[in-house]
Amino acid sequence: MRNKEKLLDISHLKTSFRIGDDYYAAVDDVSLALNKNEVLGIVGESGSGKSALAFSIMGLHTRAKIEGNIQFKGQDITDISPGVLNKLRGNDMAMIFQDPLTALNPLMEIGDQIAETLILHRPEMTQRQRKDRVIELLNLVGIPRPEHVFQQFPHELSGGMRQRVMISIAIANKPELLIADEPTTALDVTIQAQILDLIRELKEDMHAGIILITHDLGVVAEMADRVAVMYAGQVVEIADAYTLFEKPLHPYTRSLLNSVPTEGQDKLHVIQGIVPSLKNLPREGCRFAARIPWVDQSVHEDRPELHEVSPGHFVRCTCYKHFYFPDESKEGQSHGIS
Ligand SMILES: Nc1ncnc2c1ncn2[C@@H]1O[C@H](COP(=O)(O)OP(=O)(O)OP(=O)(O)O)[C@@H](O)[C@H]1O
Repeated sequence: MRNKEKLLDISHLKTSFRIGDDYYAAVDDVSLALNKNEVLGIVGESGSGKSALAFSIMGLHTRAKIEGNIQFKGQDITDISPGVLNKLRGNDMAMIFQDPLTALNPLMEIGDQIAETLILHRPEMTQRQRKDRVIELLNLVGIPRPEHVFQQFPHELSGGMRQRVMISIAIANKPELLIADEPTTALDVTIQAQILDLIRELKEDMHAGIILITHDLGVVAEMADRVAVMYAGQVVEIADAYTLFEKPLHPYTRSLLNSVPTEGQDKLHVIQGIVPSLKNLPREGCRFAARIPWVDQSVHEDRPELHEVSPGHFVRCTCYKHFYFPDESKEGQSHGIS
């Protein structure tokens, strides 16, 4: 890594949503850091808190309770005025959302939507300069005939083209931090690869720090320098990408990796069950314990901590030392993972 300068430093972040009379944490005591020129992959099943984490960083939760600290270039952004946050957002930090159709304004021409962020953050630009920059951005994200697309509406473009437009808005002001939340989920495989290439180029060109949220382990393997695995609102394992894929330790990480088909493997291990709903998340002990019931319950920590098992490789709970995949022929169908 060329530049190890810390861009983002999240410590003990807790994001809670109100359900009925109580607050429930969707992100629960998460501490993470991101350097410049680094891609941090965040993986986990649906409901594990990935988007809630991303929205917390961007300050996009309007009604959530946010506790803990998010330092962006040394400044705590959980505690700044909406005006200052608005200046940062779209300028120093930007986000690419999962679904460009809901993120784009259906009634506004593409060119005007991209120009909007320039008007907001680069008011000194003349109209001519803005138009030139929009065309330049459309070119940069590989949109053919940018002059024509400038005047089109979102519904006139394909999903891949809309995602490129979203990316051009996100990078318009050369953000130092880019959060991409499932940026390719809605796209077919060829377009996916093109969008990922584009994100990789952005890292190279702008030396941005990128948080890439996905449930696609293939995408993470291809893109990420480091990977954090989230389960039930917590980081359960974090390591550099090579270590995470070669020496996964947490039972959840191992189960996730085992559910990916590999050449020559005739049987997949599939994690049974789902991440419980927010209200029903286990808050005591190891949150993954219920999904590996064949492992002796006494091996879980009462208050699972992240342990640094090798430099930069952290695993939550000591149960990983005792985890094994049940042998289906001996253990039958009653086990959680087969
Ligand atoms: N605004 C909200 N109010 C109440 N609960 C919420 C809110 N936003 C998210 N949640 C809940 O918080 C938990 C984490 O949701 P989140 O969207 O962060 O998960 P995720 O890992 O990003 O999932 P996905 O991959 O499906 O986007 C879920 O149980 C979700 O239902």
